[in-house]
Amino acid sequence: MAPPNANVKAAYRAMAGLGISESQVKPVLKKLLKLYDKNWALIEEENYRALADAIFEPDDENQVPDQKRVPEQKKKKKKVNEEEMENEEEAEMNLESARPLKRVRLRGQESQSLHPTASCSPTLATSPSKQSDTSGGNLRTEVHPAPTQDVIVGKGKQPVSPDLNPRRRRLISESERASQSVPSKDPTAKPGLLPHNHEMFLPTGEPIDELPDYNVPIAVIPPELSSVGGSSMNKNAAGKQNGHVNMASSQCTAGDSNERATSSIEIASSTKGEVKISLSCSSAVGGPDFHMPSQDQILKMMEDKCLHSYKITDPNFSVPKLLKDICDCVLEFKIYSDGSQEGALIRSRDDMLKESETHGTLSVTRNKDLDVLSLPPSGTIHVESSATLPSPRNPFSLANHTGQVDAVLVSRDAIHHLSENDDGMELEDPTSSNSRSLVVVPQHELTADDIRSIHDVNDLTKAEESVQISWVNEVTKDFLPPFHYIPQNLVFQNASVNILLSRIGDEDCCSSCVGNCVSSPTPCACANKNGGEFAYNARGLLKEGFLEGCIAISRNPKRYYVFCKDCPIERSKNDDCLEPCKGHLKRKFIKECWSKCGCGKQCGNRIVQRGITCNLQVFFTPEGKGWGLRTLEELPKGAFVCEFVGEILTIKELHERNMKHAVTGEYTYPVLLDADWGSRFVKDEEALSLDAASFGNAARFINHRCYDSNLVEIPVEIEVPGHYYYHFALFTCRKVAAKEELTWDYGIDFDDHDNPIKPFQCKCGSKFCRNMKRSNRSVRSSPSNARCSL
Ligand SMILES: C[S@@+](CC[C@H](N)C(=O)[O-])C[C@H]1O[C@@H](n2cnc3c(N)ncnc32)[C@H](O)[C@@H]1O
Repeated sequence: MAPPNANVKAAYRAMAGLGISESQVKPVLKKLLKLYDKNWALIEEENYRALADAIFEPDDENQVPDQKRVPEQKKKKKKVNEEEMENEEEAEMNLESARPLKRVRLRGQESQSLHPTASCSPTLATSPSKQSDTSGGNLRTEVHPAPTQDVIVGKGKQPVSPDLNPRRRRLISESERASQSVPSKDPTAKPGLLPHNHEMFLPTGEPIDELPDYNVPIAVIPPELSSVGGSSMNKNAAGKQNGHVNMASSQCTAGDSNERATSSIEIASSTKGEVKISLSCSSAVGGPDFHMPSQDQILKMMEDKCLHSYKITDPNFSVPKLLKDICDCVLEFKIYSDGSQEGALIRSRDDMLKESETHGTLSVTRNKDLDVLSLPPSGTIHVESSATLPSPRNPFSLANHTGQVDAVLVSRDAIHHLSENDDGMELEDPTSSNSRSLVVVPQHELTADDIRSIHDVNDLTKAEESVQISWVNEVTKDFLPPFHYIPQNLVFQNASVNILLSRIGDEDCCSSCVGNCVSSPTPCACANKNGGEFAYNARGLLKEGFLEGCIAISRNPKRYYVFCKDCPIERSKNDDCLEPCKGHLKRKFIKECWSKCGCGKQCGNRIVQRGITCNLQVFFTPEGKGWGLRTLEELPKGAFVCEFVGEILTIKELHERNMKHAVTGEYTYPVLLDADWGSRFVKDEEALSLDAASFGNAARFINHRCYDSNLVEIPVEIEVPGHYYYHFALFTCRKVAAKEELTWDYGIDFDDHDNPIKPFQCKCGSKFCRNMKRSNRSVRSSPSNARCSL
């Protein structure tokens, strides 16, 4: 008889690890070889799972998985003399198989593929693992993060090639396993080793081929056994090693001390967002008659337990969902816990320099696979150049071994705003005269909030608008300052903006309209609120007369001022002596149709509510005004460009912010929603402003131009009647050429010395500039509370 070959020996070794003797293995192995046409790959797969399954299955019919799928004909063909067979099998076992690979369908995979599309949704496979008493079966439940190609649903045969799904499995070697070990409170555990049933049984010497993040040993936090009821679980056990792998380990004890059955839970995750949950039950649970339950049985039982014993009432509850939630929690913990984010914000200085040489611009570009701007579940943020990733040999490259870079370069200004903690490593770049303006910020120094406020060069809106808005700096190497892009106003705190259908009266909506109100011959209720006709023409542009009226108000403010008896601005100052109102510009409103109207969404009287539709770009102005907004296409006169969006603050809240900023020197971007003040008493909670400093849209970049700006602001009533809250919309005053900067007259009074926010030195370039002429002018008698109090 030929000595066993290497495959057979390896199979014996693997089974010996499970406490199974060669004599037990041999007959089963023979049968498997026959069944699988001597395809060793199938036998060795999943750490000899098929073999182990077959040994533990007492029923001969079920002894080998997939047996039922072997064609009967094939079985008959193989009916040969028993004796002959023995010898043949013996020989077969010692031959190397070079047959094409066939994929074993694993038990428990036939019936379900759990959440096949969710990125961290678990798939669950059960297999028996080693028992000290081999008659029993030890449940091991492994949760794999969405390796959908790996789960065979339907046809049983598939080629198995590591190339097809390189991240299919995580394989660890013996030495790695040892290095993962921690002292255990399990009395049966050997010092320095995981309790036996914690081990992932994986063949020695198999390549560690898939997950670079697992290359560092997995840290296991020894569980603390603080009992809660019949079970205990160490909830906060989470750690990291080399920052790449977090592992929490929990140990549950069930039953009384005599029958102490330790079960363990291990949760491992990588910075790539892969979470592996391993559950093990000790041998004490299973008696000699213990049979491995099916996956469905386990899930069903657990669900019943949760629904009945734990009183979970969520109708959508399921165990797979629970497991997925665990994965999500792990990732959330990794993302938000301090110091656990060792992933990277990626940006190569060299890339930026290359780009700036080639295009004269600097940019941070979204990795299309992993969105920079919304935190990917992995907790690793990728900010990549549109060029290829930097070469690791490059002295300025920040790339790590995975080809990713572990820091982001941002302007020093940005860092100041991000964290007020400017201890990023500064890069010396001999080719740049501007190197001092850039710093490298390791990802862990930025909060999730900071990261969200870093902007994609192609679309700073984070796809919140129906158009993309790019940004570019052809002047300096500064990045866009950090802020949160919001497409619509958001209430900060105290502002009372009640969007209630019940508040919209019949006179405030055209409920009997159908289709497009603008093309209707008779004016509807909304048109009546607009003075009898719509502000828009059939092309969606402002009608000439209406627009000219609005421009006139902006350009000749003195004629349109109204004064409140009890001005909210003066009230907010909390001075002993209330000063008189300095006046507010009474503006013409546009009334748009809205949800309570009968017309359709395509009604021509719904323009501002549709959001930005023109092609805009944020750019760095060469005149020293900082960033500005320009159009990339020609815009006709009377076109809606964008709304000024920000946090809705009460005037009191704004005043508090202004006072704070006056001390810190930070600037804010507030506008007052005072277009209807003066005609009525305005309550504190209804005296509103918009601040776009931290939360805003593209309009926060529109610079001021005295008098002859190309945009005009117009208040628009949409969902809130009453004019205390409205949309601050900007329309073109004239035709605007492509690439022309968009500007509006902030109405700022450069002589207002009472305002805590000092006015900037105007560089608008207009021949009507109010700031330039200051020395030649007598002090203006116009109101000092500018519409945009910058
Ligand atoms: C609404 S922001 C406009 C965007 C701003 N340039 C930026 O870089 O973020 C208003 C600020 O821009 C600057 N600014 C706007 N118009 C300006 C002008 N005509 N001259 C100089 N600075 C101007 C001022 O610093 C002002 O406080």
